[in-house]
Amino acid sequence: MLKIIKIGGGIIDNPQELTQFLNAFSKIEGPKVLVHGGGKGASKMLQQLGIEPKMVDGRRITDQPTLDVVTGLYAGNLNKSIVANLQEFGTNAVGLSGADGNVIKGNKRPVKTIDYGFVGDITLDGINVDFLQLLIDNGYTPVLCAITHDGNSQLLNTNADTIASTVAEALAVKNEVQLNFCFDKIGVLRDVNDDSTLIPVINKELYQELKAEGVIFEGMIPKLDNAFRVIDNGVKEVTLVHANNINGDIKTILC
Ligand SMILES: Nc1ncnc2c1ncn2[C@@H]1O[C@H](COP(=O)(O)OP(=O)(O)O)[C@@H](O)[C@H]1O
Ligand SMILES: CC(=O)N[C@@H](CCC(=O)OP(=O)(O)O)C(=O)O
Repeated sequence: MLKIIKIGGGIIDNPQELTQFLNAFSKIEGPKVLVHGGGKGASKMLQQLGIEPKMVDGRRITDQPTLDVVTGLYAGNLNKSIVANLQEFGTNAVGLSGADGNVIKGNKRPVKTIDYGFVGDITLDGINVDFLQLLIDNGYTPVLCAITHDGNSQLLNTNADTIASTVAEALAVKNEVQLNFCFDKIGVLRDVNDDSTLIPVINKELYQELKAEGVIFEGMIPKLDNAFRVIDNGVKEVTLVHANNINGDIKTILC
């Protein structure tokens, strides 16, 4: 089973939790791909630089100064620190933006009612499956960040949950794939502040109900939208789990 694991910005922003996660990740046997976000740290950094972060429907409005900052953070400091950490733990990781090896080509999101700026939308045909497969088959662990490119020198900021889902879907054509979203909660909760309300199994009908009730909100909506799409498209298993429990039983499984 090929595991695609996504780690979110809530954990990445906490160095201790990130190191603990990467240590556990490095112990996972078999082929694997890591996709990382970093949105929380990016918002903090933008604020420190006097640039007000703007999010609409879970996506960052990305003007040129914002693109410069997030590229430096996601494809630079974060990606390289994660790779160096994984090397320490014995995982031969290869850190990539979408431009490296043309691994993810996207398209700038068209302006409709909202101009998202340099935000990339991606589809299956933009994923360089052969290159990812080459790395995986030779024992390397790709570590993908949230920066893609359009093939015409333009870098684009792309939601990391979308990257994880689309890469999982693309690799599922030739592999048995499991997709794990690791974040700062133990799974999908009925009360976001109460771990005893974990929903162990969720289907589309329940998701729609909980979304309408406001039980599922903010970043969880695009995460689950992506997750339900891939389960319809060949990915064998999708789970949401706390980053400090990637090998444990406490989680939400999608069906
Ligand atoms: N029903 C829910 N159960 C768990 N988390 C939820 C729920 N609804 C909304 N959330 C929020 O979604 C967040 C995770 O999504 P997101 O912010 O995109 O995380 P990350 O970038 O770390 O992957 C949680 O930290 C939580 O605040
Ligand atoms: C276009 C867009 O929204 N890009 C995201 C990419 C990072 C991300 O997805 O980080 P998390 O997984 O930590 O949320 C952003 O800049 O916030």
